[in-house]
Amino acid sequence: MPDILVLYYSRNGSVAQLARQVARGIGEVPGMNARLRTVPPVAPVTRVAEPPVPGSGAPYVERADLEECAGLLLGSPTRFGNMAAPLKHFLDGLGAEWASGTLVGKPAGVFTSTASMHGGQESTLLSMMLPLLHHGCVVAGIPFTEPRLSSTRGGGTPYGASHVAGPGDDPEPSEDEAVLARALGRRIAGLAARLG
Ligand SMILES: Cc1cc2nc3c(=O)[nH]c(=O)nc-3n(C[C@H](O)[C@H](O)[C@H](O)COP(=O)(O)O)c2cc1C
Repeated sequence: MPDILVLYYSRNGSVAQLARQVARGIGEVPGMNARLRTVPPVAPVTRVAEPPVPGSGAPYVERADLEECAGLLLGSPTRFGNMAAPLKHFLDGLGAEWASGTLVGKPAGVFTSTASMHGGQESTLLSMMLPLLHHGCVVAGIPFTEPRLSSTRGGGTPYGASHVAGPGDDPEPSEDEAVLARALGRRIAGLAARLG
């Protein structure tokens, strides 16, 4: 069964919750399966030994996940209007995959979470699209035929799925945010099924 890689970083759980909704959407496409993976944190001393397997949640991503996936989604918290360093650090190590065209032609989407409503969701989503374009992915967002895109009072953008966690950093997505995250997962999986 073809897998769609859902690769995310989350420190406080909001992006992890969105990843689960995206994965549900992927599972709604017949024959498609979500493969949830994360990246290790980075530290000022970057060669800190991390356990090979995270204590909880999704396993760390491996190169094979990129080769084997039929499509992928990247998720990150917004950090000063940009993706978080751990995801960027992982992406910066993909020179070999770029050179060999591992991701060329694979559909891809993005998702994020912010504390504030206008805290840079779109800029973060766009920042995650740039490396995907360099890798030759077919980048897709959420079309306005999804009615909640026009009615959401929180997250959810045409550039990708999102969540507004608020000042208390509530990780639980609203109904609109969850529905739109599932729609994005369905869309990327549906495109992968059609592109074969
Ligand atoms: C260093 C840092 C920078 C941040 N920058 C922003 C920002 O630019 N805009 C914003 O709304 N929230 C910002 N936040 C808040 C996070 O994006 C928000 O809490 C997010 O929901 C965390 O996702 P997570 O629970 O998956 O870790 C920042 C948080 C940190 C720690």
